[in-house]
Amino acid sequence: MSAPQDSEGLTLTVLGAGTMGVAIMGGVMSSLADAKLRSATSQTSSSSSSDSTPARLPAKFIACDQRTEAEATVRVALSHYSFPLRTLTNQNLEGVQSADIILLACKPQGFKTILGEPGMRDALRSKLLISILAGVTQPQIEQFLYPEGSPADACRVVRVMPNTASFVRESMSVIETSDPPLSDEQAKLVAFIFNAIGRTVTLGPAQMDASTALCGSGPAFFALMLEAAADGGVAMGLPRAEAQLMAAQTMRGTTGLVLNGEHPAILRDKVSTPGGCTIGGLMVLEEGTVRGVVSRAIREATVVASQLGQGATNVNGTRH
Ligand SMILES: NC(=O)C1=CN([C@@H]2O[C@H](COP(=O)(O)OP(=O)(O)OC[C@H]3O[C@@H](n4cnc5c(N)ncnc54)[C@H](OP(=O)(O)O)[C@@H]3O)[C@@H](O)[C@H]2O)C=CC1
Ligand SMILES: O=C(O)[C@@H]1CCC=N1
Repeated sequence: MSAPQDSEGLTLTVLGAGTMGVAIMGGVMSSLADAKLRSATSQTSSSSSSDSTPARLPAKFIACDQRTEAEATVRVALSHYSFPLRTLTNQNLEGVQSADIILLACKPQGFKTILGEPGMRDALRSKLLISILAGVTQPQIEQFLYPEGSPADACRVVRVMPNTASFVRESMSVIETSDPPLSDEQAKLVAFIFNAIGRTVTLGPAQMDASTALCGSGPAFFALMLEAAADGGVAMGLPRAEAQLMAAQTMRGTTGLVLNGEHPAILRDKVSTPGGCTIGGLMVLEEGTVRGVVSRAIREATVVASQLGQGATNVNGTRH
């Protein structure tokens, strides 16, 4: 990558400092702060770096947005971290010029406005541009930036689909395979950033819309189910705050078991004591076709995701 700002660390610029821009910066800062603390308290400070660690890590951050209010929001959200942070309003070009890595985090339909700013193509030269935009493909971005074909010093565009749990370093991020592959250092950086804020898998371009629905939208779907479960508890007399905590921790425990290798169907059977209350509740869920409805929501979101960034309007209009 060209244009490193200094030898100490890389500058990560976020274009669009909204929900996801802040969540990812917060997660990366939290992870870097932890690593710093571990290395300060460890006797063998170099033991944490490995072959998969990039030569240089993000160390400085720039948050760019078009709304003045975003500057305060970003500063408040990231106030407990001591990393150098600049906030810029309507100065995307300056943000990109000062960057080593750029995270594109505006709304899907906004990428042409930002990447079409005068001087942007120059500022991006040989840099790494990570796009988290739903429905916007890597070739779409490249063809917009380089309609006549990518020059030798083109930026490398990589698409990743993370989720809002980035902020608490529990994202599930899908990294799209790149063809041709990223350079070793670029691949390490992408993996480092998204492993720092949760788990990652790598999938091909054809899987990105379904990944958007399952991982990107997933927290909203699971939050709705969590809320409904808590409501049921409240209806039966549990205090609201405790019911919400109980639902959240129970969901977390379930995911812990599944991530530990338990198959969801086996887990379900294990909880269902014959003649007990669980099977009674499960039968109500089946009568309500919850399985069909939940999987349909993922299918619907996949179809909608595929239309974002394609210039379609009313993507959530009713379908038959
Ligand atoms: N929210 C989520 O959980 C997830 C979102 N995504 C993707 O991430 C991207 C961001 O989503 P999200 O964070 O929810 O969106 P937000 O609207 O919260 O954040 C986007 C920010 O970019 C700003 N912006 C718009 N145009 C410009 C511009 N020209 N220059 C600088 N800033 C600009 C927006 O301002 P304004 O409000 O004025 O438009 C807004 O503050 C989307 O493409 C989405 O598909 C991916 C995974 C999960
Ligand atoms: O709702 C959306 O379009 C974005 C993409 C995934 C999550 N939020």
